[in-house]
Amino acid sequence: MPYRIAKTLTFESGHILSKHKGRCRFPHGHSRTVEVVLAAEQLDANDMVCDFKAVKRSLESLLDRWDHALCLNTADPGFIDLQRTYGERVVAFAGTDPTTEVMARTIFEALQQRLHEATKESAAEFPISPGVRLERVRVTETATSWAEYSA
Ligand SMILES: Nc1nc2c(c(=O)[nH]1)N=C([C@H](O)[C@H](O)COP(=O)(O)OP(=O)(O)OP(=O)(O)O)CN2
Repeated sequence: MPYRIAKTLTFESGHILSKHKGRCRFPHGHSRTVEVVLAAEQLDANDMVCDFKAVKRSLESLLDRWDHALCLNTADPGFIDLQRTYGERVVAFAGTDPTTEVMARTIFEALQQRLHEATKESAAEFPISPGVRLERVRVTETATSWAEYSA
């Protein structure tokens, strides 16, 4: 596909990697950047793959759910207590550590679903054509590390 666009959003979140042998098994946080890339064979009626605003709006509710939240494996020994204490600010990852790879895949799957729904909204302020494809999602962990999930 010859046309590609990228949109970047940021959020702050904590996580615990329960399987990690080093310090990452303790609670810690990251200022994360999420970059998503969409592609299209041809441009829409506005001469765009789709409006950057459409991408941002499609991602906002998921990232708002993760912002200033603690991402946890449901198998973590502290999961039940932390969820009881912090409620919705604990984000459950069912039986898997919330590594950057898992977060990238989770965002990819949620955004792909959301884009699919958006293509059916004919009166949308920022429409998304059915031919638009989500190519990849990159999530940063630190200034020196990131993970990517692609179609
Ligand atoms: N493949 C992955 N490896 C690691 C992950 C991950 O999600 N996927 N996560 C961590 C930790 O959460 C850690 O906070 C980040 O690790 P790292 O990049 O090694 O962080 P440092 O600040 O220690 O990096 P240096 O460049 O060594 O200073 C671990 N691994």
